[in-house]
Amino acid sequence: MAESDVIRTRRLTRYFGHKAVVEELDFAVPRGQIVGLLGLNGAGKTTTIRMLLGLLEPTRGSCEVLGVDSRCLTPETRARIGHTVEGHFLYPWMRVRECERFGRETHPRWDGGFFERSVRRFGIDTEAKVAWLSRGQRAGVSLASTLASNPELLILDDPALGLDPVSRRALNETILEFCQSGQRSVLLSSHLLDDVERVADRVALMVDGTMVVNTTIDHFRARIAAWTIDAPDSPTAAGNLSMPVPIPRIVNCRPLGQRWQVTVVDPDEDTRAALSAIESRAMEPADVTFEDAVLAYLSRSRVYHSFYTEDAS
Ligand SMILES: Nc1ncnc2c1ncn2[C@@H]1O[C@H](COP(=O)(O)OP(=O)(O)OP(=O)(O)O)[C@@H](O)[C@H]1O
Repeated sequence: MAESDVIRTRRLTRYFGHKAVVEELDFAVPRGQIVGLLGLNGAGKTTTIRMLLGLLEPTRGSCEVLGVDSRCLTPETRARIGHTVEGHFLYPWMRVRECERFGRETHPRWDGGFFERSVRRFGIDTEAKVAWLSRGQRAGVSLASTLASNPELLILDDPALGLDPVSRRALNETILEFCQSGQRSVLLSSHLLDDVERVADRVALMVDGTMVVNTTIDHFRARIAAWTIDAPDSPTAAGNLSMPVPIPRIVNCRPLGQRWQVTVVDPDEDTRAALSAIESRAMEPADVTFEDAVLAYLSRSRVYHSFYTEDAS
């Protein structure tokens, strides 16, 4: 584990029955970085997070958090990790301001100012009782409590679930304020690609229990290219565009109206030669957004694994 890594997994594997849900996962979260963990439902994100937090035993391999094996996290190390995996327990009879006082009394490094700014962003009345709050507002108080306890590492599993757009913005702003010093790190599992693009430094993309991308957001975006192709095959026909030769480095080929869109990673001369061998009346470069790039991977027909660069900066 590099000294600068706050999370490091080594060949981390978890089976449920005969099924490998997380397989040979080698990945790291560098200190001071926000890493967006993306993947389809069932990709293995929560299972990975539960192993990191020592809530689930790996079948094989290992993981370390803040330099300690997750199977033997001490209360002292746990106090340095904030997480929302199983929700933050809130007493329903407390008023929000009493939650703040309770946090101050039970957490030695409590930051009351941070708590108050965060709940204000979520538009929560500090005189309200927890029992009166909506689910989204409770999530806001829970997040404010987790972050105000001043952890070095924050692990958030789908924190935006059920939040309205204004609360989602509050969530993003709260995470960014939390990371302002550059010393804190976040692993943020989410399905909201816009939000991840907005707040994260890096993207880690899981497909079927393996990590297929682990790099910076800018690097990820820069290396994906796409073309639309006006080809003889009708895009409405079932199946893929028939290709005279395999296209090296392709991640996705899908119909787009009356055309096809082909997405590749790190296109080279061989890629271009293969594309030009398609009997096409017109082939044009297409803009690729972060969302396009992620979706190309998640709905891919083939995966080119070159993004898996542990030490890419
Ligand atoms: N306790 C369990 N017993 C059996 N199978 C499980 C268990 N926990 C998770 N799984 C299976 O492991 C797979 C991965 O689940 P996991 O919750 O890690 O996915 P995820 O990427 O977090 O998905 P989502 O985005 O829907 O939250 C799923 O197929 C799930 O059904």
